[in-house]
Amino acid sequence: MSKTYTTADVAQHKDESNGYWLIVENDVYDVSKFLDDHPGGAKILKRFAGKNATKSFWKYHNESVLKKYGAKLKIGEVGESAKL
Ligand code: HEM
Repeated sequence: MSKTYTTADVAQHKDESNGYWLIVENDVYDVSKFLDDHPGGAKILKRFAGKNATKSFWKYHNESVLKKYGAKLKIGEVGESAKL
């Protein structure tokens, strides 16, 4: 079942100890285990961890990326509008 998080919850996940989460549209993704598999590199995911990465995400990817990886990485949704 999908969980609801606040942007403040997401903001706490931006390092090794808490894991790396980010927001795309209204969904929350845990990319901790995806860092080394990301074709764009781990560094850029870490930079966006804890934040709303929607704008940058659409700059470099299209819907097919979410279709392929989304279900595997998605952990929930943001309950309020994401404005980080
Ligand atoms: C859920 C999060 C993400 C997933 C599942 C993901 C997945 C992918 C995949 C599959 C590619 C390969 C290209 C493609 O198939 O279109 C890619 C490339 C790339 N990603 Fe991500 N990505 C994510 C988040 C981000 C974020 C937040 C950024 C920040 C700007 C980013 C930056 C890039 C860049 C720059 C490339 C291009 C690499 C190149 O062409 O050399 N990605 N990503």
